[in-house]
Amino acid sequence: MINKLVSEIKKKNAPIVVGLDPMLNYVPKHIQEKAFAQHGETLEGAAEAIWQFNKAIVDATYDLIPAVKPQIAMYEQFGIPGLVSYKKTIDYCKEKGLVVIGDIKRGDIGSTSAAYAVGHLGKVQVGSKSYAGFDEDFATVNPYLGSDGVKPFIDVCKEEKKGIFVLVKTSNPSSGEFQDKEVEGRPLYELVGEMVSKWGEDCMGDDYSYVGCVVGATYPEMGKVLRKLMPKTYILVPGYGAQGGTAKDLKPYFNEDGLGAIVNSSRGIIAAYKQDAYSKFGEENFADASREAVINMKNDINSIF
Ligand SMILES: O=c1ccn([C@@H]2O[C@H](COP(=O)(O)O)[C@@H](O)[C@H]2O)c(=O)[nH]1
Repeated sequence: MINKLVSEIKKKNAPIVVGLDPMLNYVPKHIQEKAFAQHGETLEGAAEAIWQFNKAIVDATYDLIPAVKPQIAMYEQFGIPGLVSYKKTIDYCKEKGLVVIGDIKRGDIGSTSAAYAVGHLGKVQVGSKSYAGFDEDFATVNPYLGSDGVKPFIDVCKEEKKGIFVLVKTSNPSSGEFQDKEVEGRPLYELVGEMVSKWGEDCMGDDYSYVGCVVGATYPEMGKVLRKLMPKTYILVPGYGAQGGTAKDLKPYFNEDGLGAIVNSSRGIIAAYKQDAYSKFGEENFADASREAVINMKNDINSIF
């Protein structure tokens, strides 16, 4: 799957990923009203509304982008109906040829991680049959429990030819509370980066490992250090746009070949119609606003090369 991700990035000339993080208040009134007319103001109604919202955005942007990153929390808040919309979104994006990065941030003791890995990336055995549960192409993994919490994901990736992005340095303001602490004279995120690089050594695609990492766009100096430390590791870069990360900060996240990183924007794309810059589209044409926001993001990121 890392080879598909890289080849789609090259084909579309777009090292970007659209984050499908649908809050109900981003969903235009006309979509909410239709969903509530069918299902009432219920969890089912909300889940239908976010699914229709996602579908319209995917239809308007899929030809421009290599990948999407649905954030599972946004679906889980609507309980089981929300998770059904998460799954519908994954399946639809795959039908459209997109690589799907499930932002699930899982990681636990080994046996529990194994179940997460099977549920999201692998297949679960039921008697003589096996079933893919959510079936994302990549998942994000929290490495805080150490190797035995991460290895089950890698094992499933090997079997299924999928991939993971392991949190190394996150984009949020307080990420330094733990991640920047010095351990043996070096910041913890560097040690985690080295581990990720090591885990990825025997997980190589053509040019990059399918064990990738997450480094926030909001910490460019650290991105530069980590890029050098882990040259074969693909970096998923959240924090562009709504969190303040800018294109000019992002060059050091890429290798000389212009590859090695993929930049996420969620609110900046899916809620573009709410921004002044895209107000000409109006709420009815929210998906066209998202398309223009994708084009602008792509040009912005490509301007650094
Ligand atoms: O370090 C991290 C890891 C993950 N995220 C996730 O990415 C998106 C960002 O959304 P924006 O609207 O573009 O800010 C969201 O799903 C986060 O959970 C992150 O921001 N930082």
